[in-house]
Amino acid sequence: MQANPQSQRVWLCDSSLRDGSQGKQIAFSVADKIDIIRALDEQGIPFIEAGNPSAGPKDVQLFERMRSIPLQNSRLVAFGATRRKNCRPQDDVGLQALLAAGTEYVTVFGKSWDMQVDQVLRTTLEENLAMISDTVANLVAQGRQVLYDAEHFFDGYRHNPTYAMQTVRAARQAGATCVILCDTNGAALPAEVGAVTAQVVRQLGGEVGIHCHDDIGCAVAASLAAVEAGARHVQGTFVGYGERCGNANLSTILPVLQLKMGYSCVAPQQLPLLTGTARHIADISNVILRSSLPFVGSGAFSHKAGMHVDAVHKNSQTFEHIDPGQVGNERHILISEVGGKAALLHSVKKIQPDIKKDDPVIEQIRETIKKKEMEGYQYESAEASLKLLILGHLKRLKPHFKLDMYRIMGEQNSNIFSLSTAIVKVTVGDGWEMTADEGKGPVNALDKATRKAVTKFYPAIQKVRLIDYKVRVVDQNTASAARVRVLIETSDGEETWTTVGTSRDIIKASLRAIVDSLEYKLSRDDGSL
Ligand SMILES: CC(=O)SCCNC(=O)CCNC(=O)[C@H](O)C(C)(C)COP(=O)(O)OP(=O)(O)OC[C@H]1O[C@@H](n2cnc3c(N)ncnc32)[C@H](O)[C@@H]1OP(=O)(O)O
Ligand SMILES: CC(=O)C(=O)O
Repeated sequence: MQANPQSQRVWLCDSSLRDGSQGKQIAFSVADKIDIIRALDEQGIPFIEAGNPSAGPKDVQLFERMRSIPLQNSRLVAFGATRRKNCRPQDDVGLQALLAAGTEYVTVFGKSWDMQVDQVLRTTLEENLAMISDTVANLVAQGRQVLYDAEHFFDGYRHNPTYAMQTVRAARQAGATCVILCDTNGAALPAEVGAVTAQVVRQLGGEVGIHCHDDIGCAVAASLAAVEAGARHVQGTFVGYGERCGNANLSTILPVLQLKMGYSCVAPQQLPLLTGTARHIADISNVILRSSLPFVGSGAFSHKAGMHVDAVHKNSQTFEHIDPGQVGNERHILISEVGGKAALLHSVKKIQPDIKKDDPVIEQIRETIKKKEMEGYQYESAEASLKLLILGHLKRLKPHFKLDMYRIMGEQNSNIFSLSTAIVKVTVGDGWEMTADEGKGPVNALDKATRKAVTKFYPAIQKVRLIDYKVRVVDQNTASAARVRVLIETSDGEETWTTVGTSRDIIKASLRAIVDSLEYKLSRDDGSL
């Protein structure tokens, strides 16, 4: 693993499956881990710290399974600690488990901070140095490339720089391929990380890396400062999960290094995979990706304020630092009360491409949106409802059905799994259909009964499924009489769309969103949208 001075390669190491899984609410199955390894391999991440074989059978099984799964771009790294105190490496169960993982690369972490040696390991400073060198030497002797994680390096260096340097020298002299300086407590300032890294690069020589945590929100900045100071190996997790406040976010670091600082991390054709990889990893982790996440969040290239939207249409560089396509993301124009005609025009043109900005209907639609937003509607995330509203103003909406009546009955007991029943009457032209269905709660029952009734007239609705349901109180001051906004996400297996409904009655708000979701599907199918 040598840095190529011509292309200035920075080697990324993703630890989503090791340090990431130390994050709150993150738990991966072996299958999840394999799925994430495949995504990172496709993304071109050279090192994947996949697990800690001494932590339990799951990671042992993972490394076993991975022996028969070839990777194109990545190398798996097994992770573990230096040998225990007063123990020979060959007798240390953790080290034996690390070797048994069978990976060419291993990471071992050791203590750099004298206080930790004294109070956590409860041994002498000399024994800690021996633990580091024995461990690294033993692994090197067994043919492993060792990435040495110098735990708490920056805290250690602040308190006792001489000893901190002795620990990393011990690892280097024992044959470590790369010495990684860890800001384990995540509280070192970027300037300090840069200055200390520069000292280490100068005094230690060879490959130096960086591993930062985000406890003061500076993990990305500190990692970049370390690279500027000469580090050429950067550890982090792809969407920032990790112990406490998380690890340095590689989906930010990668494009900054490559697009802003001129380093090479992945092949140019792999960069546009970035957004898809981040979203895929978030999905598998069952965590919602923060929409404001740089580069990959759904809001990273979203424009809401009317003046910004107008300017972006004139020249995208006015409010976008890169073309979103470079990282596989896309621009979103959000329609809201702070939007102007330019923002709206963008949405109306999707339905009527020849419409002009000065067409009076644009102003009428804008007025309706403002009025609806006063009632609690919000169209930013409910594009399907917005399209129906626009279609109505363009006099092109042909309602496919009318919901005449509904009734809900709930079982009056305390069993939380009790069923609700909904009865719904729908008319289409001269025909009508009355249907009942049961569900886990009134909204579920209503959704099922409405879809069942509409399916009688439009069989395509059978494929439609509600996939997400969110309720937000709009005016909290009126307590249980508050107005609520319901957002529902629907899919027909090919497309996913979101609709909105509001009311003081949660059932009515839900029903409005459900009716819009079916109407949207039918309008798409008949070519109106
Ligand atoms: C900064 C980091 O993220 S480092 C990675 C931390 N990750 C984890 O801890 C997750 C995986 N860990 C585990 O599954 C368990 O801790 C195991 C299986 C490894 C060890 O379990 P146990 O034997 O029960 O030990 P336990 O977790 O209670 O205590 C940790 C031990 O590791 C020792 N230790 C801590 N750091 C190091 C180190 N760098 N090198 C060697 N030993 C260390 C501690 O001194 C303590 O030993 P002691 O009990 O003799 O005082
Ligand atoms: C090794 C590691 O994860 C840390 O020091 O933060």
